[in-house]
Amino acid sequence: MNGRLIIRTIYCNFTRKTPINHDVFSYKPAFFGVFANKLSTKTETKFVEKKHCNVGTIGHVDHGKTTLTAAITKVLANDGLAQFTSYDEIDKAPEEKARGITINAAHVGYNTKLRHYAHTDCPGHADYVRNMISGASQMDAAILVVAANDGPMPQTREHLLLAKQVGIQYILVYVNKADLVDDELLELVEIEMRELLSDFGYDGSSVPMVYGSALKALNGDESELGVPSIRKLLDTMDKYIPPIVRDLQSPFLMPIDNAFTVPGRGTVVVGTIKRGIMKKNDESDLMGFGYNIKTTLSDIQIFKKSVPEAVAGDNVGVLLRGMKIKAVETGMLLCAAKSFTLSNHYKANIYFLTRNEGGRKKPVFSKYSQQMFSGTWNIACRIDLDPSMHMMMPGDHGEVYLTLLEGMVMTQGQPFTIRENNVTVATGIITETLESIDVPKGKLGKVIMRYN
Ligand SMILES: Nc1nc2c(ncn2[C@@H]2O[C@H](COP(=O)(O)OP(=O)(O)OP(=O)(O)O)[C@@H](O)[C@H]2O)c(=O)[nH]1
Ligand SMILES: [Mg+2]
Repeated sequence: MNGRLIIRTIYCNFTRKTPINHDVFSYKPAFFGVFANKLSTKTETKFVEKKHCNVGTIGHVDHGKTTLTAAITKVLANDGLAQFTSYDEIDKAPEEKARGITINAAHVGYNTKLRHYAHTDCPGHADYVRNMISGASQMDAAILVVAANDGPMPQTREHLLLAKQVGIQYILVYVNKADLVDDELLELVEIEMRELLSDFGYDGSSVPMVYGSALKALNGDESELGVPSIRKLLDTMDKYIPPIVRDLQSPFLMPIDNAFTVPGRGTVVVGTIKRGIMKKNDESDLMGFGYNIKTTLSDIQIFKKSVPEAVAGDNVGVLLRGMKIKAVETGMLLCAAKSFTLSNHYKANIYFLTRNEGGRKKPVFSKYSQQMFSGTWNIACRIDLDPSMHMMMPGDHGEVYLTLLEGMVMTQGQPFTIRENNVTVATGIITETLESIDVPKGKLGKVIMRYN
């Protein structure tokens, strides 16, 4: 317990130094929901509410995310509001079964009396953080699962940091495995979690916390920690997450999560629309990894049904005219024609995590090359320090130049993380888009910077 308390103190420090995240992809503040109509007349910006909400489970490995997901569907199935999806159907890949862990993010849908939820169950294992990022980038709100017998662990923290980065505004905590501990420990876990949430920029004092045992609930146990804890969680989700208000005015934008070929028809890309409205036959650009491919939206499908248009928040499959499957990569953006430009060169504000925060031990010098993660994509990236700086120590923050292996779409305020050997070592935001820079023979080490 002492170790955890020490780490917590260090994290308090970390928040103060971390640059504020302004996620360009994040949704409008909650109060917009209430005043949407009034504001729309004044600002001529239209916001439309939907009773659909994208949620999911995040948190440290083995803390019970998949068990909770299965339990939610089971409890609601008994009320006729969902189809029961068993634990084995969620973790269905042979490797997941063999290792007893989640590797791929899995999707289930369910209804409460008030809403329809699309739920993404994310992996907790450190090796599959990129699948977690991709899953979390679709969520409006996340259920952070923490096992009461463990308390917050490394991926509890990392997932919170990443949740903030991908723009999740609302977090609820399900303190799982409450069957294994006494009340005193539960209280301690709650205190630790509230402090951790505040450290990462959430309002720790008001985040709802539900205690329970997902396993008991899945087994149909009607005692307080069993089925009633799931009902309480769902009730809390309905009440705590305000109606999700989406930007329907800006040109549409959708990060690609997946792509497949429909024989005889062509390439279909899958994702959640972040903003705007896409209409059948719209001209659009598929952008990223150095490519800007012009295409047309031949067909749009929601839950396998063709629709004339789809709006921000919808999870869609889009048939792209004349597109080869080989040209599509997860993380590319499908956007309204000519709404963005590609660049591989950016100015950014960065913070290097300290050793105690899971970061590096050693300082960073110019030409530092690692994998960069933003939204649903990742790419090799070189970091060059401001010419006035010789090096940056873990714990330092400052302005840097980023050079990506290929051109991507990034905008001012867009957050990113840098990972080294599967560990998040830095976090930052884009401050300026610069003119693309030549990467000779695809080797970042050979880039000649203009500023030195
Ligand atoms: N005692 C107890 N065990 C639980 C509870 N919930 C889950 N478990 C067990 O904890 C183990 C891990 O559960 P999972 O649901 O696979 O955990 P996870 O968070 O999805 O794990 P990853 O997806 O691999 O990160 C399993 O053996 C579960 O049966 C609980 O409430 N009480
Ligand atoms: Mg799991």
